[in-house]
Amino acid sequence: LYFNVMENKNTFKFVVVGGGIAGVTCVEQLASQFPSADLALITAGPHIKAVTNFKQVSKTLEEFSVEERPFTLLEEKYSNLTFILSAVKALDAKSHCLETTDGKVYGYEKLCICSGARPKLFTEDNPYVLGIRDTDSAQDFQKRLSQAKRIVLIGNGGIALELVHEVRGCEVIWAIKDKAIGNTFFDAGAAQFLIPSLETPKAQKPFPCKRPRYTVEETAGGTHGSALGPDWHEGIVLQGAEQGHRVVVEYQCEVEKIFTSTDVLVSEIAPNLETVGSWPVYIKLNNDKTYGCDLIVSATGVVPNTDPFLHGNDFVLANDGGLQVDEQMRTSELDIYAAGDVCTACWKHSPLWQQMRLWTQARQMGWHAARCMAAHALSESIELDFCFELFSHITKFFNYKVVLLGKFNAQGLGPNHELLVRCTKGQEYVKVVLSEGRMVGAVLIGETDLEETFENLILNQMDLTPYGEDLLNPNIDIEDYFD
Ligand SMILES: Cc1cc2nc3c(=O)[nH]c(=O)nc-3n(C[C@H](O)[C@H](O)[C@H](O)COP(=O)(O)OP(=O)(O)OC[C@H]3O[C@@H](n4cnc5c(N)ncnc54)[C@H](O)[C@@H]3O)c2cc1C
Ligand SMILES: NC(=O)C1=CN([C@@H]2O[C@H](COP(=O)(O)OP(=O)(O)OC[C@H]3O[C@@H](n4cnc5c(N)ncnc54)[C@H](OP(=O)(O)O)[C@@H]3O)[C@@H](O)[C@H]2O)C=CC1
Repeated sequence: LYFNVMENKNTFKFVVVGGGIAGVTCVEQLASQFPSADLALITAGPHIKAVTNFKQVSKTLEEFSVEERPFTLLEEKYSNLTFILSAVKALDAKSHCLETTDGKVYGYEKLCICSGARPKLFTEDNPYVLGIRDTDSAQDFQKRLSQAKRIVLIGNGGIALELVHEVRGCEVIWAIKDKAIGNTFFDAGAAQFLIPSLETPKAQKPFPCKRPRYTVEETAGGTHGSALGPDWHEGIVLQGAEQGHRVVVEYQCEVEKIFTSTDVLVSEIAPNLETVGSWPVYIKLNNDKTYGCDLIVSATGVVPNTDPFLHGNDFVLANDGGLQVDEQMRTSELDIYAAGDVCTACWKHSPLWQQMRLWTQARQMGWHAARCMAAHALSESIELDFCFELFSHITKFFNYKVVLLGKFNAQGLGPNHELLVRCTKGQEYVKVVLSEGRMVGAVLIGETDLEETFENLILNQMDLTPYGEDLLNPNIDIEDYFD
């Protein structure tokens, strides 16, 4: 019914939904390309994410800082941009209209959905289980951690890797499904290299590494904040109720049941548990171990925020729940694009690229989506950007610089590959993935200075068979070798 009140709606040439990296990059690109067109950014929180100090480190590797800023800065910068502080609650793709939670209706000629994702908790509606996504949830975690003596961490990806390293003054029971830590980023060899760091206090790490900065100007409000990112924990003290740092890793297990000390079944579920009654919550793993703890962190991935857009429309969703997009960032609905964590890249990928829901990819997709929207508005066509040729990611785990290139974990290669590894304990771990003599991926941990050379070798697909294991010989200056 609301969408019939067409005459009362504001119509914009371009509307972007979401004030995270993808949405802000997209709307800024559109605003500068069409300085006299009417544009709107609709977002649920008063703060937006701005990319600053952007640096192209090599052909595909990029570094930048991210600042959380009030939206007014964007409005001041672009006079053609209207900022709408509200959440979208419905979309009618046929009539090209959106409705926000404050009951207003906006029309668009072209729309880009950049509504991000939210934590995919392994169990819903349990007050002791929390996920970390935005400034609010990080602060909630910090507050509850300050009273905690023991937490249980579920999940083996980026957030879990960061938390086991950052949390102090609280025992961490880290329960993972896999044989080795960090399965989304590393193989077992790299995990072995990093394991000693689990017990090393942060301050004693030998190689402090530089990393993109993330700053928060002031507390963000709203219930759907943007995702945190690089160094989100720098400004937050992740300190438990006690001193010291202890991590216990429970390998190859999953959660079987969660119960509180008042549950009548406690003694049946965990008959040998000595501490029944002294913890607010208990977690039973399928390796027959039960731990009492103060809270449980579910760092078990994300689920794209698509709900408000689906009802009554014909979006095709990918298996991971993301809006399917083609190489022009178009969804299956006419004039609707999507970018960042909310979308799933469903074009035929370059053999050396894969999607991961990361800050860098959110920026690249937001930028590419804007260029596609602009080109289509002018009836032009555009090619897939070069950044989608090769997967590349710079980050930091356990205070080591980590660079991931191409098929860094031999993803999708089957048995048809070979690995070369060089490892110096406490200093560096270098792994190269070769397929038919060509380099197709690499993991570089530590200050290896190999990223640019390896990126070139991956991009030019040179036959490296003649070099054999010399490729990682520390006595050969590989940079000069391939210069
Ligand atoms: C703790 C943590 C650490 C991370 N660390 C890293 C890292 O080190 N490196 C890295 O590359 N990536 C990291 N990531 C991932 C990275 O932050 C995300 O991939 C990226 O920020 C996604 O950007 P986005 O713009 O797609 O979504 P988001 O940043 O989630 O932004 C979504 C926006 O949409 C708005 N929104 C949502 N629903 C609606 C609605 N219905 N109506 C209106 N607006 C809406 C939200 O308010 C928000 O502004 C981390 C993520 C987390 C949670
Ligand atoms: N430095 C960086 O680059 C960082 C990046 N991020 C990004 O932020 C986002 C959120 O991070 P995060 O939540 O860690 O997500 P990730 O996708 O990185 O990792 C999720 C982990 O949880 C596991 N998992 C999924 N479901 C269950 C379950 N039911 N029980 C037990 N384990 C489960 C997954 O295993 P499996 O893979 O087998 O399903 C995987 O190990 C990701 O996109 C991540 O890439 C976050 C922090 C740092």
